[in-house]
Amino acid sequence: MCGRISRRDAHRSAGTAPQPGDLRRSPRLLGVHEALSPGTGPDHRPASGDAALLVRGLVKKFGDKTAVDGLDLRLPRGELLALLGPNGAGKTTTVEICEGFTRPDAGEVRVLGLDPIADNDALRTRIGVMLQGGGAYPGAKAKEMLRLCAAYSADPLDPEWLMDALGLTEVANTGFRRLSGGQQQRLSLACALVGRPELVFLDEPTAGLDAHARIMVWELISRLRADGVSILLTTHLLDEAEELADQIVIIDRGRAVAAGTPSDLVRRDAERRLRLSVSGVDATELRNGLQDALPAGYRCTLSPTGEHVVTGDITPAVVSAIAQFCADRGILIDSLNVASNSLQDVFLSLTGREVRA
Ligand SMILES: Nc1ncnc2c1ncn2[C@@H]1O[C@H](COP(=O)(O)OP(=O)(O)OP(=O)(O)O)[C@@H](O)[C@H]1O
Repeated sequence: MCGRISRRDAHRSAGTAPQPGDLRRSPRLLGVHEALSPGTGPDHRPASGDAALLVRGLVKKFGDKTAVDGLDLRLPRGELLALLGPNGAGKTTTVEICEGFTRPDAGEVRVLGLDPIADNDALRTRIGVMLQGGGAYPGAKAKEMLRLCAAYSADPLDPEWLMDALGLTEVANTGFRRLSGGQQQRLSLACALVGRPELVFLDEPTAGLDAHARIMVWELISRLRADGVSILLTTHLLDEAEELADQIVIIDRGRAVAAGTPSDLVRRDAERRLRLSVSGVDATELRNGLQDALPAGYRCTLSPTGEHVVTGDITPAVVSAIAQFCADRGILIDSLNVASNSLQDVFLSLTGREVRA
């Protein structure tokens, strides 16, 4: 990933304020800082050490349901914080409060040092929000919609460059409602970014995208991140969080259950796991049999996907004993694999639930 560069440095090295349109003549991954750095507009960055987003003791209730239950978050300037959580964990509610769309019941939220509701006017041009359903312009053509969004900014990105970066050039003249779900999703992302925001809220930005489109979006998010834009992202994709995030907060039932860098989270539980897949046997019976046969200190559990997962000190002797146990009972092993903890394992052990597939 490219090193950080300040706006001032980027301008000085270019000799003049860079023009996003120049990027159309540049290799795809070069000139990123210049393309995404704001031009000559006022620099709103507070003193170093200030967070782009601070959330303290956030609570939001819907009737009897507590959607967010005392959540604390801190997003340092220029970093990407990923909120990971199972369905209904409170991710979208948290993001909507930070965007100023929903009023919290308790707690404090500071977005670029301001209150997202009271200071909404001041924040509008400084933050990027992905609106669903085309926002205010559902009837407009894709390029018109992006130009309308760009018109709110004193120094927008070149809409044509952005459409190209997100693979939307071919549908520039197509109405929003006629775009595919994935194209609408990418256009919403383009609208959130075209004003060169300092802080972007991305609520599941790649949900429903195919692999190719997802990579395009990841690439653009990495460019933003490298340019010093602060990003709060929610996702149910563990690989997305692992790939993009500086910090991950895992939330469940409205509370943070773990936080750290992707590697910190995986290191929380350094033990190895053996995963065993078999077919044509009673899974619970096999689990109980393996548990009885394993020495003290080992645990055999059934994962939600039907795998047998053995935790403990996984030595060659243990692997061999498990294979022999199956062979003695005429059980054919479909797959047997030993690996260190993954983010998926951490997520499962903390929330007891799979993230949405
Ligand atoms: N307007 C609302 N009225 C009532 N309940 C709501 C409302 N919005 C959210 N909830 C409830 O609050 C809880 C948190 O919802 P939220 O959408 O924030 O979760 P999420 O983590 O974004 O879930 P998902 O990954 O499924 O989008 C859920 O139980 C949801 O049903």
